[in-house]
Amino acid sequence: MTILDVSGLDVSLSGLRILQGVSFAVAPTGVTVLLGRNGVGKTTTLRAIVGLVPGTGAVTLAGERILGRRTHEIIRKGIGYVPEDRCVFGGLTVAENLRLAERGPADYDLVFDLFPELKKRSAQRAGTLSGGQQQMLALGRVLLVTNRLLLIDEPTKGLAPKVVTEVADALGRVAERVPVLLVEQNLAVVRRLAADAVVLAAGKVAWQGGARELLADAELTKSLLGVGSHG
Ligand SMILES: Nc1ncnc2c1ncn2[C@@H]1O[C@H](COP(=O)(O)OP(=O)(O)OP(=O)(O)O)[C@@H](O)[C@H]1O
Repeated sequence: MTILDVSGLDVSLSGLRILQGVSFAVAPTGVTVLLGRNGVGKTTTLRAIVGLVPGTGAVTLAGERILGRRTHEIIRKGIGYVPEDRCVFGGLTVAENLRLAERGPADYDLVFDLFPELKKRSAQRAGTLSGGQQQMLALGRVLLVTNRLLLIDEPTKGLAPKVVTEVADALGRVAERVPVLLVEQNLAVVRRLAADAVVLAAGKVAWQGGARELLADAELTKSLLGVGSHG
């Protein structure tokens, strides 16, 4: 059983074929990681799933076709998207950022239980939060409402090592509740969180299987990602 199926996904941008028949599935629990060198199309894959860039092929959420629908419709079907730049409203407070994310009943207890810092900093302007705190806010926003799947793009990018650990802890707890398709370059975080891995290369799926299996094979990891799995 899967929660998301991507089949033969093609995306062209500015006349370039960025995704070339990408096919993979996301398990209904835990973390599936989407890996690949810079520029292979990881972000584009997430953006196509939520309809922010046009694509052809098929994408289904719990069996229902979503490709070709408008972004707000796709989001309402239960996909929470946390883009790479986090997109918090810097001029608004933490509480206001959360309120904007409300869509039906909002589970503030869950969000403040996972991220007590957000409660403490409710009145603080989001633009003055640290990078890690902004990431917690971006995660808090998608957890406020019931989602069937989260798409999270490079949540640890640019964060200090200690904060990377905090965000990874938070993601681990998040993934106990809702399946996650995660783009993540930090292999220590991948090793810790991901059960399944999908590796893109030049707009195609180059490898898929167990994340542990991939990371245990230093040569394979190096050939696919250009980095050592222990580095
Ligand atoms: N709007 C666009 N117009 C033209 N090319 C684009 C556009 N958006 C992305 N691209 C190109 O598509 C390719 C894939 O980009 P994408 O951001 O999906 O890669 P990525 O795997 O997420 O990379 P990174 O790990 O560096 O974030 C890149 O070559 C990028 O330059």
